[in-house]
Amino acid sequence: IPEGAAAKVQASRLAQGPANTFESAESFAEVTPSAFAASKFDVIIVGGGTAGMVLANRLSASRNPALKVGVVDAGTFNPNGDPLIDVPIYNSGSIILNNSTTSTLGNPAYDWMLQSVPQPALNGRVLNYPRGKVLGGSTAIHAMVWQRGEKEEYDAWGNTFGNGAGWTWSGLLPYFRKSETWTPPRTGDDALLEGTTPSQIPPAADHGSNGPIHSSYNTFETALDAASILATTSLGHPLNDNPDDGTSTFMPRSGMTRSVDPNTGKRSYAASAYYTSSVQARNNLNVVLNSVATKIIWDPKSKTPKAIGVEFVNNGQTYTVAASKQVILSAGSLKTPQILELSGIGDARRLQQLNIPVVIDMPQVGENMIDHPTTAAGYQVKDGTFTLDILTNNQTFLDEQQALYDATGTGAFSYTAQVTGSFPLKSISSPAAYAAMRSALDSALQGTTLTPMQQKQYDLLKSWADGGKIGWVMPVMLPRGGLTSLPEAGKSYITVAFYQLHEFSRGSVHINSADPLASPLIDPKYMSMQFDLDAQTLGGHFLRTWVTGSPLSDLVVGPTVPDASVVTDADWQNYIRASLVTTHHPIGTTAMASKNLGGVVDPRLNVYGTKNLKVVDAGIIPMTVGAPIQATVYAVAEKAADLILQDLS
Ligand SMILES: Cc1cc2nc3c(=O)[nH]c(=O)nc-3n(C[C@H](O)[C@H](O)[C@H](O)COP(=O)(O)OP(=O)(O)OC[C@H]3O[C@@H](n4cnc5c(N)ncnc54)[C@H](O)[C@@H]3O)c2cc1C
Repeated sequence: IPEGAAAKVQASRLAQGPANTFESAESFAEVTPSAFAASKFDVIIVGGGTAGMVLANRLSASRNPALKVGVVDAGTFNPNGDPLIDVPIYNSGSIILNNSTTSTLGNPAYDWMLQSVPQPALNGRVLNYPRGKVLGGSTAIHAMVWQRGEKEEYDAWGNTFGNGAGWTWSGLLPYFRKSETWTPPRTGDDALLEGTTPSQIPPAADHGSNGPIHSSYNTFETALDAASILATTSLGHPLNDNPDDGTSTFMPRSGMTRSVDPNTGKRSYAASAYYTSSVQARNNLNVVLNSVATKIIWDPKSKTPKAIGVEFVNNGQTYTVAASKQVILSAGSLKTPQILELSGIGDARRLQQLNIPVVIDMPQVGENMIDHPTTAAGYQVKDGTFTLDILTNNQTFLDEQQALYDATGTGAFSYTAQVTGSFPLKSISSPAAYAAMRSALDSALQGTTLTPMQQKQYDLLKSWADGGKIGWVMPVMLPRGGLTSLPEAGKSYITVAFYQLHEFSRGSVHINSADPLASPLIDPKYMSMQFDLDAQTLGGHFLRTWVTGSPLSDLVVGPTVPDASVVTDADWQNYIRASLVTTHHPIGTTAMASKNLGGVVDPRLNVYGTKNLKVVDAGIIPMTVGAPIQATVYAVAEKAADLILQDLS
């Protein structure tokens, strides 16, 4: 067990004993689908995920106007907590529980188990697309990295896509703060980078102090954490003392923030944070579980489409529930377009082919899908290097760590990936390589017909790439093996991966069947633009360089997968085509943008052409940000709650 900081924190937590994430489990009473359907709600929220639970909390808290709120979610909820959700190691750092019965990913009790269509640029491979199918949505199964993007990326939402000043960095900042309670990182001898001074950690004023989600820092380190951060400095890159002030590039000196409650060591997520026992006890809020919303019910008397309720299926039985004021879709960027299309809002030709009555012909529904694709590389490190592989190699250590976590919420079981930060393309490429890929991009775009939205997006992307300031490639270090190859017993590994933050490829998600229980066709169109493959290739080269940085280089033995024969651009491109996966951050499929650019929702989140239908989830993000997106989705939902309350009052 490492000495120093982590051990001290562990000792003090041990003295305090663990706190419970949930205030009390006693007030949660599950509503039956028939009782839910018989209720009279002002507002129905479809999807009790990240955005949905923020809305459920804030709207039901309001007394002006006082609202009765109903939430329909397809998943389950255990108010007593669930180790697979709560304990961080079972997710991002886990190797011990890396199979379908002991992990949330790939487990139908937690995961929608969606898949992409075959990807032509990835050798025809079908990719897994996990999404949370449980109250709290994807925040119940995700990797807990908590980060904001760059100021310019949010400013584009307001200024370039016609959404106004409220949807810029400064318009969103109060809502980033509102969602979080931030605990600062350690300083001095206890810090991740020993000797970090108080002036080198983020000022508390940049963060929230009273919000539902706990954001904090790891207190447990392996031998690879600080070494991997320092390796980037030995290669000439700066460190970032405050990655959440609108300048998010390069490795954070204190490690990346994560959504973990430092008082308990448990995941802090949309259900545990926004649906506490006191919220569960509100008699104006009902959540119906295990219920798949299948379509919106429209008022037959209204000329402008007006939502008066939602149809849902529970245990094979169909119900309808009425909403007198507002229906909000928060089913996520891959499922909200499906519900819109099933309800008659989408491309008229597609809907007619499936015999779905057209309510609004809106071909842009489900288009503009943008994601963050990932490539990973594994290396063996010297025997005896302290990595998380010890949890599989040493039963005594595993048992000790389990006991420590049970007693204090600290130790290896509280670990989440903390070495990650974004790098501008120009910072990892030679001027000649960058110039070549940029001119190839210009040639490829010549004569291509772009939608008005794409034109704006591509102009921005080119200027951001050329400017050399906006992060494009996000390396991440996992101090263990098992991600690219089967680890050998007794050996230790490092996995270095990266995801691309700004693709030019544009994908889509659409229904292919009128059956509401069928999965939609998800087509990220990964690497369909050569520039994306070129940028991904630069990322691959960066991984190779990263492990040569001191002091990490002293620990690394050599590559496992891809092996040492992968060297040239062509080698990397073959490897990328064979191994690329999603980082699980799809956005943009119901974009918030002006109508003439092809937006689906307006700046108040209303679906264009409808009276009282809103979308609030990751799908409304018009162009992605250079960070994992949960903090952004929480901020969007917090802002949306204010807008909805204004609209309804
Ligand atoms: C494996 C994984 C790892 C990730 N890692 C990170 C990370 O480390 N950091 C980060 O910032 N982001 C991460 N993300 C991304 C982030 O979690 C999501 O982008 C974000 O939570 C999406 O929020 P949402 O509200 O749009 O959708 P969700 O949170 O997915 O919520 C959608 C909800 O709608 C429900 N639903 C869907 N369809 C229906 C229907 N028809 N009827 C009823 N209910 C329905 C679902 O059950 C779910 O509860 C990760 C995501 C995944 C899946």
